[in-house]
Amino acid sequence: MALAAARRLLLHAGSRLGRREAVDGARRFANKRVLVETEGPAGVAVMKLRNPPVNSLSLECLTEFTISLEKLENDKSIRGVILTSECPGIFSAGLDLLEMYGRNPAHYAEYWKNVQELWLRLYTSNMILVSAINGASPAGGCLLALCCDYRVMADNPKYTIGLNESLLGIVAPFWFKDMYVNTIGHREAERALQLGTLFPPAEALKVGVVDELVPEDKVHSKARSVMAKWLAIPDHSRQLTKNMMRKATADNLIKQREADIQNFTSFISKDSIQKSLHMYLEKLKQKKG
Ligand SMILES: CCCCCC/C=C/CC(=O)SCCNC(=O)CCNC(=O)[C@H](O)C(C)(C)COP(=O)(O)OP(=O)(O)OC[C@H]1O[C@@H](n2cnc3c(N)ncnc32)[C@H](O)[C@@H]1OP(=O)(O)O
Repeated sequence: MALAAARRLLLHAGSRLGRREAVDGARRFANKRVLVETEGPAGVAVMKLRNPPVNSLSLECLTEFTISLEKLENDKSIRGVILTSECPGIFSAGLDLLEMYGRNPAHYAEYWKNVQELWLRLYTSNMILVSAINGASPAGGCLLALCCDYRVMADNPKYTIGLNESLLGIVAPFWFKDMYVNTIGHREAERALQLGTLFPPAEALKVGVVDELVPEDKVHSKARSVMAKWLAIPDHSRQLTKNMMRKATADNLIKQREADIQNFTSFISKDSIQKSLHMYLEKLKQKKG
């Protein structure tokens, strides 16, 4: 209930801000954790995650992200979105572990519903989505990138990308897996999911997790030039083709959303899984020394 009210408020506040800043030509609207800048005639929006320190996808961040996407989908002048991060060195650390640890089942269910919602909206978007991956991108961060039509990644060996859930003692849900298989093929996905592989850029390119590597300072300009190429295709044929390619995967979740929520809630509530998450969080803390 509270979240629905927050959503209405955000939509309203966002549109007021959007109108005010349109006066300058380039329009922008911002929530606390997501900044969207649109650049007039080209019909392209740049969406920047800014939930420091690591752009973890907290419930608030997911909600703001979903609302921003919804607004862009409803704006018929926008044909493409470049998804990137404002946090230095991090694209997104993925789902917020603190939303999945030490909470109650109702919270887990609410959180997962919102994860599903963002995924469905991103994966089935009619807009052209290009990710400019300018930092580390584990698990849910990789998921965001995989939803895009094209992935440009900074060629910095410090950055890794992949679905590493098994390293946390958790299991990637079937729809994460389906999208991985669609992107890198069954054999590679099978191996990478079991090992929880976080690919450095060169390997990510080789296996097909990303489409292109560029020097860090060129990620944004490359994403723009890729976008220009995709914009040259008529929307209706591109959209129908995208829908044809993705519908079965999306429908697979749509037809069992409620069961998936229940499955997540009971899995994540288990003592053994909570213990694994606790240990992983401790490891992250200790890393700092
Ligand atoms: C059917 C059941 C299905 C269950 C499926 C559930 C699916 C889950 C998918 C996920 O996305 S799980 C999340 C996986 N994410 C990770 O494993 C990333 C963990 N983080 C890192 O590896 C590193 O933080 C980083 C992203 C590489 C950045 O490293 P850096 O050295 O720059 O920062 P840190 O010092 O490590 O972190 C700063 C601060 O942020 C906290 N933090 C990091 N990641 C998360 C996260 N995902 N959620 C919440 N908090 C996170 C970290 O603990 C530090 O906190 P502190 O309080 O400052 O110590």
